Amino acid sequence: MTMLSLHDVTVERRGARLLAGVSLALPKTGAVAIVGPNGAGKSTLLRLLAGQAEPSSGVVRLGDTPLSTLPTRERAKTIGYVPQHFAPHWDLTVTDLVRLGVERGGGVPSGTLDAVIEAHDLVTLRRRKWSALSGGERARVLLAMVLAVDPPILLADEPGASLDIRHRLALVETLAARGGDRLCVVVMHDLDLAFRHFDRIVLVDRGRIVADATADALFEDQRLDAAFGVRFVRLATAHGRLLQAAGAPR
Ligand SMILES: Nc1ncnc2c1ncn2[C@@H]1O[C@H](COP(=O)(O)OP(=O)(O)OP(=O)(O)O)[C@@H](O)[C@H]1O
Repeated sequence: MTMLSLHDVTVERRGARLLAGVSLALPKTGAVAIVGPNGAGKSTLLRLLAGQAEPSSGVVRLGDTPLSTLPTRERAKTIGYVPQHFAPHWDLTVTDLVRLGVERGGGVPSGTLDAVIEAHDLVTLRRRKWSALSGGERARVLLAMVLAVDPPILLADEPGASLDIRHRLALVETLAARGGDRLCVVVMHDLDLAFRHFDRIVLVDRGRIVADATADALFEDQRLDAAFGVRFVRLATAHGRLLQAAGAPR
């Protein structure tokens, strides 16, 4: 059953076409990675799915309901969105920010505040203010704020970008596992992690979805090389498959 969908969506801003006639159907469960080069339109696509941006034409639906007609509170309960850039209005502590996440989400907290803080490895930071956190620590707090209410849909825009390797791996594993019983859509630049952990890969290039397939099917697909403008050497290792960018496409 389709949970969240885009129907022939175009986005234009200041005369530029950011997305051109994009359609996408996302089921109730699954882990989906959105990949593509810089400026391809990935964040724009995710913002549309989150109801944070309006299409110039076309429609975004949650089930059968156009997302634009859904009350904000209802949308916040259903869709957790982790943006690429975020700055709180006030310089709150980690505990207060996670509490804010629970209140904003309006849903049932996934545990006590303490449990959420512990689950996200934030115990030592709980009294620290936002301004005193590193980029990676902020990213972890942001995710905790959104996951504090355990939404059925999670949309995350490059949540692992500023994380060290241990936290990034843990995060990607957590997000991919969410796809087992929820919908989890993640914009990712780390192709190896995307192909290793996600069921489905959506490849965006110049405002269009140019491929949408299982990780297995897309791994060998030359459209990857074309979109990124490189020639990938495909390596099979004991821990999964790796893509090594080896130069210009042939
Ligand atoms: N408000 C806007 N007005 C004009 N152009 C915009 C606006 N917002 C984004 N763009 C442009 O739209 C294109 C798509 O942007 P988007 O942020 O969706 O790309 P992306 O694939 O997420 O890129 P990245 O990997 O660099 O984060 C970019 O060329 C960007 O400069």
